[in-house]
Amino acid sequence: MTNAPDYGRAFAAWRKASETSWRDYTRHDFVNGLGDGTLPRANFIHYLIQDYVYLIHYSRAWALGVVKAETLDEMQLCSATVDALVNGEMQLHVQTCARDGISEAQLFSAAEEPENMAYTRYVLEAGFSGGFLDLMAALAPCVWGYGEIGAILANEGSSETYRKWIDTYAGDDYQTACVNVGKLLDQALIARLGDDFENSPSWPALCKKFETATRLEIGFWDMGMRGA
Ligand SMILES: Cc1ncc(C[n+]2csc(CCO)c2C)c(N)n1
Repeated sequence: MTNAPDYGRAFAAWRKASETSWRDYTRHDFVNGLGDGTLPRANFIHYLIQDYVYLIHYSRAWALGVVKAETLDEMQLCSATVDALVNGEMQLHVQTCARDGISEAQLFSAAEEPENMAYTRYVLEAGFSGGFLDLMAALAPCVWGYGEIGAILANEGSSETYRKWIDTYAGDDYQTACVNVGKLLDQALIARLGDDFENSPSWPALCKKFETATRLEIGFWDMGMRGA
């Protein structure tokens, strides 16, 4: 059993507040199938195509973070994340899918599955109708969950089949990004809710957004298991 990673106070508190959902997300059958190589390639490709569409809207939500930010540090993290997603992570999906004969045009025009749509539109809505913290609580399970999953699979994974995917998230660059998001969110919470932010009246609503986004991650894996 791998211990929880150390991504800061907000991560530890939100993770604990949604413990069962968090475990179902990070220990999902789809994740286990990546680790032991039993996930069928067709399911992986279906997931990657959907994930390309997911990343488009997820990037828009980080761009909304630039709008909702209240400090330059916050604007820098959000704008750097948009850049990393649009010019980095999405290209990785394009390359992997190209090896299976799927073009970028096909990716861009893929029909969006309901589970996918529900997740990103929920995150965007959390940002539109709320403040920076509401948006961040909905964005965070994606960032930290894949960090924890990468660490779990690097420790416990038994197959080389999906090694490149695992290494992306288990690697130092991505783990450092998770820590940096954690530091900024701790700062953002302290600045707005005070040092004792876990006891602020605003805290339960933030926990709820974090858990809802976590449940939507589970739905995304369920979609991946179901296949095209
Ligand atoms: C459904 C879904 N959830 C999470 C991720 C992981 N992810 C998306 S963007 C990004 C970088 C965050 O700053 C990471 C790790 C994914 N690809 N698809």
